[in-house]
Amino acid sequence: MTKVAIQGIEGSFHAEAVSKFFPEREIELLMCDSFEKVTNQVGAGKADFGVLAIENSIAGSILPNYNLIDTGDFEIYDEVYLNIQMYLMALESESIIDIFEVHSHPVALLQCRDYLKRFPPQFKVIEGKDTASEAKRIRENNLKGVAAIAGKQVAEMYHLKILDSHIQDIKENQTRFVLFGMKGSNLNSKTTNKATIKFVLGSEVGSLSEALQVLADHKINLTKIQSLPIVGRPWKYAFFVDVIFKKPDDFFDAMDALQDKVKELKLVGTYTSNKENVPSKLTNVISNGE
Ligand SMILES: O=C(O)C(=O)C[C@]1(C(=O)O)C=C[C@@H](O)C=C1
Repeated sequence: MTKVAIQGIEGSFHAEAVSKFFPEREIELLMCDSFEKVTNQVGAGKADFGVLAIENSIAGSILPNYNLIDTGDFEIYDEVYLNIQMYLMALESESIIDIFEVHSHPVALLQCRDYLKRFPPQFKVIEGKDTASEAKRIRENNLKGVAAIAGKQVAEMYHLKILDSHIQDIKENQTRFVLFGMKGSNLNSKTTNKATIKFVLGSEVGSLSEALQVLADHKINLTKIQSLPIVGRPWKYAFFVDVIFKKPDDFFDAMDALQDKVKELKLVGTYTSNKENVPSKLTNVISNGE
């Protein structure tokens, strides 16, 4: 059975992302209590794949996860975007005026900052594990006066009552997740039209604009550029760039040309852009490859 490491338990958004990546496949979830443990499981060969949230449209980039993928020297195989709607939930006996404490994943709490400001100052907001674990704990320990912020599926799964709905700051809320594994999997499907690359520049004037010009010259469209501090080299940065393209050849030509313009260049992964949020087609590729 395919083993996939995630941060969180059943019902968490990471678990939902796994079912989008593998809609028809039986999966063993390796449930970890930190993002770092997810990459450790994959690095040690205990999991075939890992799934990490990389960016949320309200809370922004989850920078430590960029770092984990980079330092583990993993390859990104695929992406999915989940529509994230947050709910406040508690034991059946509770109503919203009974709540004095709310728990959730830190990134989930960030998405509900405006909502949480409405509660009185003595109201406690506590960063916990993933959304689903926090909710499960309320049920298992019969915690009165305590609520969790999580997805609707969590309330159903752990029999909690929804006290408030769609509580994230902005209704339109999405998280982008990536599926990653060891390098050299050869899992690329024919529909490849997106890539993540990393480069480090020299300190010459215009080095970033020259690198970007190479991409433009090869008809490569940037969808995201993220700079990340290089640990151990204060005030030096690496750039993580997501690009989309029509023809994979254009992209690989651009990579060749870029090699001469930058100090370090790494291909983190090529995959299929999945903004439409459809179940991944990668499952077929894996099945055929086995
Ligand atoms: O706690 C969860 O359910 C998660 O999957 C974590 C996580 C995250 O890390 O961003 C996933 C998606 C949402 O954006 C909020 C939290």
